[in-house]
Amino acid sequence: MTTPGIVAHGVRRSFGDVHAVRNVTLEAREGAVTGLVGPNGSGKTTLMLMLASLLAPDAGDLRIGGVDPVAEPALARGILGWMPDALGAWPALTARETITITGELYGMTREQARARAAQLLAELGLEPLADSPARVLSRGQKQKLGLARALVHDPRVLLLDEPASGLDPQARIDLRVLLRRFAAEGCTVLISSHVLSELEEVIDDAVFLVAGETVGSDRVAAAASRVRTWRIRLADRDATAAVLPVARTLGLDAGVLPIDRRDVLVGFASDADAAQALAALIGAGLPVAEFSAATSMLEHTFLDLGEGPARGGTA
Ligand SMILES: Nc1ncnc2c1ncn2[C@@H]1O[C@H](COP(=O)(O)OP(=O)(O)OP(=O)(O)O)[C@@H](O)[C@H]1O
Repeated sequence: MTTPGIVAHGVRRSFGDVHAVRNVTLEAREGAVTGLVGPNGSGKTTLMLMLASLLAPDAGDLRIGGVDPVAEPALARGILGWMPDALGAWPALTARETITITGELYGMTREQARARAAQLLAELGLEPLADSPARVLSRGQKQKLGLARALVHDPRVLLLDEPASGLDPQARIDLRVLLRRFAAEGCTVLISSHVLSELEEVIDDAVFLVAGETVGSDRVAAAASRVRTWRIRLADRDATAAVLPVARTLGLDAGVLPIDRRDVLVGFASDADAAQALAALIGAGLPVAEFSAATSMLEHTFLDLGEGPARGGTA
C-alpha cells in the first residue's frame, strides 16, 4: 500500500479474551478531516494507538503517510501528531517546557523548540499559562497543551482522540478552524468524538466503528437513508393545536404524530420528501416558524446502525 493519508486493512487487536478491534478497514484521505465514530468501547482508542505506533496489531496492515508504523515506528512518529484523550504529561513542567522538551525529543535544537513553543502557545491561547506547571491547568487547558504537543514537529498526519472534550465553545470553534486549515494545507486528520453534531461541522468523511469493526459503506448508506424525524413548529399556536392542520395538510393521521415540547414530529424518507412537505405547509398558509431535522445526519446514521450514542455531552 502506498496511498498517502491513513490506510488500515483487516486490522485486529485483542487483549486476552477482549476483541477490542476485530476487523478494521479504512482510508482517511489527505487534505481531508475524517471522523471516527463509534459507541463507548467500540475500539476507537485501541485503533488510534495502533495508528500512532504505540500498540502493535495482532493482524492486518497499517500505513501512515505511506509508512508502516509497525515496521518503522520512528519514521511514522516523525510524520504523525498524536493527541490522546487525556494528557499524560509531566505535571511539574510548565506548558512552555512541555512543548519545548517535546520538540527536542523530535530532534529540534533547543532554540528551534523554544521558538516553536512560543508560536504554539500564542496560537492556542495558552500564553497566560505558559509558565504555570501542567498540574494546575484545567481540563480544557490540558487539552490545548496536548494539541500543542501533537503539533510541535509540524506533522502531516494528525490523530486526535476526543480533542474537543473539556473545551469551551470558543476553543471548540478555534479547534475546528485549526483542523480545517490543517486539511486545506494537504494534511490528513483522523478525529474521534462523541459529540456528533460538532463532528459533523468539521469532517469531510466519516468512518463508523461498531463492536471493533468498521461498518461497510452500503450499510452506512442504508442507515442514512432510513426515515428521519423532522421538527415542525407553527408561529401562532402550540404543538397540540398545530398537530391537526399539519397532519391534514400532509395527509397524515393526527393521532399518530408525536409532540415534543412546542414541536410536532414528522418522519420523512428523504430530504426531497421533507422539502415537498414544507412547500405544502407554506402553500396551505400555515405560519411555519421552524422546520428542521431533529438529528444531524451523522447522529441519525449512527443511531440507525443500532447502537446508543452518547448524545450531546462530552466524554
Ligand atoms: N489494555 C487493555 N486491556 C484490556 N482491555 C482493553 C484494553 N484497552 C482496551 N480494552 C477493551 O477494549 C475495548 C475497546 O476499548 P477502546 O478504549 O478502544 O474503546 P473506545 O471506542 O475508545 O471507547 P470510549 O469511546 O469509551 O473511549 C473495550 O472493551 C475495552 O475495555
